[in-house]
Amino acid sequence: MTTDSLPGKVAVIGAGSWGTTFAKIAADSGAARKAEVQIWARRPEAAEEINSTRRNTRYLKDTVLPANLRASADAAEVLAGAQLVVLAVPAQTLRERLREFRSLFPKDAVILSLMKGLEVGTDARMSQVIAEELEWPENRIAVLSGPNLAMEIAREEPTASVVACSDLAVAGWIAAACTAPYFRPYTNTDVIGTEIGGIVKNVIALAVGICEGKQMGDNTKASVMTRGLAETTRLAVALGGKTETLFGLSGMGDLIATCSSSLSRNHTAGRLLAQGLTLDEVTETMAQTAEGIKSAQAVLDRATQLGVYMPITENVVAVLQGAISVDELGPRLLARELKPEGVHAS
Ligand SMILES: NC(=O)C1=CN([C@@H]2O[C@H](COP(=O)(O)OP(=O)(O)OC[C@H]3O[C@@H](n4cnc5c(N)ncnc54)[C@H](O)[C@@H]3O)[C@@H](O)[C@H]2O)C=CC1
Ligand SMILES: O=C(CO)COP(=O)(O)O
Repeated sequence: MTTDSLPGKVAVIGAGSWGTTFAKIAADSGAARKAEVQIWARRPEAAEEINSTRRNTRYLKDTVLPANLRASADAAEVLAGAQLVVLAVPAQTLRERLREFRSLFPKDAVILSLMKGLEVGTDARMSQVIAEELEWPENRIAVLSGPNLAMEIAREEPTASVVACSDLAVAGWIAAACTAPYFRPYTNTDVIGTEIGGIVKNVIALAVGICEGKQMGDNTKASVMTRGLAETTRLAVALGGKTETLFGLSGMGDLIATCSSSLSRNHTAGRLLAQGLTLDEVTETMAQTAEGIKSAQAVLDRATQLGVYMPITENVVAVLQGAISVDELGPRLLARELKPEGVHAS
């Protein structure tokens, strides 16, 4: 696989904020070589709006989409002939979508996951769900992750990201197919570390959002983020990921962006919980995917199986389950026994 033959057709499954924004990146990137990008929208009205107005107003109010980006609610049409298939649906819905579309995937396509969730019940990463459901070879499944708030990228604010694949040449091929003047993808081969960084930062962003909602200051938030990165790294390494990945764009980079931004849905969910909304009210108010809410329990289950200590995650889960109040989160974390700082100290 070389960058001499980049994909002539890219299919994007999921027309939410990130699916649509990534489709714009791929279309901008491929415009000069006349590449076509097609996006699958669950709602036919959304596809119709994209095709007739070049906008997806529900998710990206002010963005005009490129002319070489088309949409359809017909997955067969979107997937036909695609060399790169990009998946951007909520993590807990991925398996059912793959089962539905399985026979439509072009057999030699490369699959790229944009999703940052862990499947409830199996604790599987999205790349594992794809490999299982489609019986796809590992070296043709990649993930993209990093400090990538969709809204900022849709406005073409300069951003970096990481494409991870066990085959570095495949990661490089994808990176070349989605590089744009405002988007710079790096590559690595650590799929596990890259995915875990993106998954767990959502849980840490819930905790930071709670701190923010309780009017706590920057010291508190920086302390949660830093120790959050430590527990994320412990889990990633226990699963086979690399420490250095967690100190890169898909670990520290994404953690900083998500925990600092009011654009983040996970951060927003934490703030709303701190303001006294119930979990159901938070979900209803936001009407967008905050993966940390569902993934937190799966992260904790996986950590428990592996004997990895994740105190922030454990307490966020307790808040989400209603076992403790948002006011108890801080005191419970601070009352623990004192210990050396190291990332791998449990
Ligand atoms: N929005 C962002 O800034 C970023 C999001 N991500 C990740 O991308 C993934 C997708 O998130 P977003 O696009 O932001 O979510 P979103 O909430 O903006 O959109 C989700 C999309 O999935 C569709 N959908 C909902 N239920 C579905 C189902 N059962 N089957 C198929 N489609 C369904 C919705 O209609 C919508 O088009 C998540 O894992 C998220 O963590 C990653 C990086 C940035
Ligand atoms: O993953 C993201 C930024 O990199 C988006 O975060 P939220 O899902 O919290 O909005």
